[in-house]
Amino acid sequence: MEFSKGHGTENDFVILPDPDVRLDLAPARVAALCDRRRGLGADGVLRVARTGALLDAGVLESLPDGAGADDWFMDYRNADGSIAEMCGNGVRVFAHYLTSHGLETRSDFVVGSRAGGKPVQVHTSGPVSGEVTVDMGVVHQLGESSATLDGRVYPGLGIDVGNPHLACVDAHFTGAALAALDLISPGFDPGFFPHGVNIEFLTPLTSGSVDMRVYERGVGETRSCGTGTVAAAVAALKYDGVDEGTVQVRIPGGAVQVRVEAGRAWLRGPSVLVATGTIDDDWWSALA
Ligand SMILES: N[C@@H](CCC[C@H](N)C(=O)O)C(=O)O
Repeated sequence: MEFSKGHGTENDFVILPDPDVRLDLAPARVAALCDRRRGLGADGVLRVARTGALLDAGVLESLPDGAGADDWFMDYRNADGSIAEMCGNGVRVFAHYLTSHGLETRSDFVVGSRAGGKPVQVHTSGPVSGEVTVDMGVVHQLGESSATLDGRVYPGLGIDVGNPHLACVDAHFTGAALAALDLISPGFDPGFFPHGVNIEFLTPLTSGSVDMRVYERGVGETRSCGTGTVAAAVAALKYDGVDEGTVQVRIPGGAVQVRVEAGRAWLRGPSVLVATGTIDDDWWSALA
């Protein structure tokens, strides 16, 4: 069973090409694969198949808005095996993988996700490094909520980028204060976020940039979260009293650019393909 490994600003993924949708991605299997001691290790899994093939196999129930049966679909799973609607870093890595492996010859195409079709523009696609912009679509502001961490309450803005986020801007944060945070299991209001939430902690905007850390639903702390950077950019702009602009979001794994305009967002950033290899069939089968 073939795999590739890649990351977008150090948010890392095992990529599983599965054109005929033969793989059973049971949560226990995904969790073992993503485990950094038992398996290959990753924040998530990206299954590569066409949308129509996933529909025929019963993995998807209906065509997502904005995606056709012939479009590639990023079937994303979190490291704990749960399914999430969308992954911004994942879409960049997915588009880079498709183009660098010759599965897609266009530089502008649509990647399907459970949050709808996401148009991508592949700026560069080498065997190792790529650069991709993702049209993340409409960003919905859900209102105010708060996170708790280490006995403190952090007010934040609920944001839906296809998946749920709580972006907490705090005037007391500097890059150094953020780096010193003990980011373990922040609390949130389950009434506000009944399906769980990804939580971002960030500085206010300074010269067009923010620093951010993230605790992801279904994973834990990651070194970057693409949808989280979009939520952070929207929250930082709102904190400054504006609703449009371009923000550089610095995360522990690097930096990305987010453009927010007319209620929509575009995410631009790097992708790195690290390895390809073979997963032992006996190991995989024994996990069922
Ligand atoms: N790392 C991703 C987001 C992955 C999904 C998230 N953990 C969730 O459960 O919603 C990104 O780059 O956006």
